[in-house]
Amino acid sequence: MLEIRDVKRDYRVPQGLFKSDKIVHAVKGVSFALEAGKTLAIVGESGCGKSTLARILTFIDEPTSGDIIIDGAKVDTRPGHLTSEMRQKVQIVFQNPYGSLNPRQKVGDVLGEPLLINTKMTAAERREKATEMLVKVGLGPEHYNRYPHMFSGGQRQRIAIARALMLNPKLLVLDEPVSALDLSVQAQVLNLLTDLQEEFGLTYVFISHDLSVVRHIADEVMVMYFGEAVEYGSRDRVFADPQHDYTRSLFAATPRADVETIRARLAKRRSATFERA
Ligand SMILES: Nc1ncnc2c1ncn2[C@@H]1O[C@H](COP(=O)(O)OP(=O)(O)OP(=O)(O)O)[C@@H](O)[C@H]1O
Repeated sequence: MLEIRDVKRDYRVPQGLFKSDKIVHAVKGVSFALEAGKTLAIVGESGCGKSTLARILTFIDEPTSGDIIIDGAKVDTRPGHLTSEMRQKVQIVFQNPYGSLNPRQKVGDVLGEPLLINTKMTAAERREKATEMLVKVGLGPEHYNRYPHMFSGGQRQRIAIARALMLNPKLLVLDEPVSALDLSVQAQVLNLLTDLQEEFGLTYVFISHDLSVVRHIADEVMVMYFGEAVEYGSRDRVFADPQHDYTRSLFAATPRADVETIRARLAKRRSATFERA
């Protein structure tokens, strides 16, 4: 579904009047291929180039060089050349649901806006689709007329996810989507993402610095270090047999925060509820 080949991104940083600009090599030739319906987790510490890659994959930023291939077609990322069809196929969810939702817009308008801009749907059709999507992300029709500040962090992230899904994308880039949430809320949002992936056949690129989250959500893992992919392989292989010293040190330095246990507990509680019902 998605392939990137030797993607690089350099930034020119001015150093002052009499000094030449500094070039920051934020991403230094990264390649991967991802099948539809699968999740690639990109891991690495702050400044390794994860967010730059997320911006490139969602066409917010252009690569300095390299190719992005979606559904077999090479994407023309030059300004003005990107088709709206291609833009709709890829959506992003950011870490901070407070910052990514307009506080003056009611939830119904937040969800309806992508449809208003990109489709010919009537107001009634937009409302119906937005209400449907609220239910899919575990909220309800009664939330349609509320403002973002009236929700908890986890609920706000659900709204951001709902908005990202309004145009039926194929690929979601999730940039630290649960990092700002409490552990138990993290687990709920991760469960939601897993359910939505199954229901809509979504492909995920999941950016995270948290290995306990990655262990649960990923099919494949890429570890980035100073702009390079130093490790790339199936989750089981990377966790069982890390090849690069940096990956080994990353694993050694990570406390075993237990999203894992909380997720299992929630899944158990959920199946008990179903059984009772
Ligand atoms: N617009 C920009 N101009 C100049 N340098 C930039 C720009 N954006 C990113 N960088 C630099 O590129 C490198 C990678 O940054 P990036 O934000 O992709 O890292 P990251 O791994 O996502 O970190 P974090 O998790 O802290 O967001 C950093 O050295 C950063 O300072």
